[in-house]
Amino acid sequence: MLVTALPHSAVPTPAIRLDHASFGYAGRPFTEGVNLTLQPGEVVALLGPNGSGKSTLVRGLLGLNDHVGGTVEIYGTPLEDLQDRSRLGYVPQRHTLSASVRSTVREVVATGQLASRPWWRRASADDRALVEKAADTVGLADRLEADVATLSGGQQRRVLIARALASRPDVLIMDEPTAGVDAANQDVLATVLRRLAGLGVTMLVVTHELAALRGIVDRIVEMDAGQVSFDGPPAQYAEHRASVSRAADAGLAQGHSSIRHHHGYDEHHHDDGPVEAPGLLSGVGPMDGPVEEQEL
Ligand SMILES: Nc1ncnc2c1ncn2[C@@H]1O[C@H](COP(=O)(O)OP(=O)(O)OP(=O)(O)O)[C@@H](O)[C@H]1O
Repeated sequence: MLVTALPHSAVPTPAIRLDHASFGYAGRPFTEGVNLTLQPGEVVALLGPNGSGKSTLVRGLLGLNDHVGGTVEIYGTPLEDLQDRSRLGYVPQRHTLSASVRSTVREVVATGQLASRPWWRRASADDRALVEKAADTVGLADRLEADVATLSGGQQRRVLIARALASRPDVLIMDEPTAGVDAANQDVLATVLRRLAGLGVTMLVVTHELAALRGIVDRIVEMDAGQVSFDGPPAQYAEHRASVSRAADAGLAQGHSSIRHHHGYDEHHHDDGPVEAPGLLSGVGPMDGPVEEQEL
């Protein structure tokens, strides 16, 4: 029987594909040999101890530090050939908007479109509608004319997510979107991320607060000392952490405390968040607190 090959278009082009990719600073790699593929619509959490290279990786994807080696493709286009960087929406780490910036939510969200619009072109009706839609998606439709300085930290994070959405990105990259906000506002942010996931938005989310994203992420990628140390479904991550802990305990019992130190698990903390523990995926976390839906 003649077996008809699937048409080429039936194989989805990955949203992000890294093949032995290295990123670093001043031409020297810090994250090395990273293999990572995000399919369209996937939500991937990027975890790892402080200094393990998470920000170096995502900022490298955005062209904000050096791509030192290997292949990096965004929807099949090599990073270096990417004409339109606004295809990657970015919500930077620990950013709240300065009180000295006297701008409305509408104005800040609209700045997300500047990179993809020629400087001489004014915002079209479509552009303006997209700003309103982005604000609505993050639950701030009724705050469009509010001064951003009057908003809470969690609301300001949502303004920055809306700003990233306003350029119709193919992929949303977020660096610790829930860090430094209280549990109730983490829940509101998680609701926003869940909504985006439901809309099919591809997301790469750097986080120390996996519990806040429970049920949202499809896959977990863990970095350790500049390399990927785990890549798999959330259900397998707890077992991975448990085995790392067992190895560390065995090392300690033999007087090799360096094993635990090497894995960095005991330093796997963050100023703003809870320590991640092996049982975390099923354990008590910020998601167990009340959800302030009314803030949306
Ligand atoms: N601009 C820079 N120039 C040189 N080295 C840098 C620069 N930014 C970060 N690094 C170094 O890169 C390494 C990885 O840092 P990175 O910020 O990627 O870690 P991280 O996993 O995101 O940590 P955290 O969870 O604390 O944000 C660190 O040793 C850091 O000092």
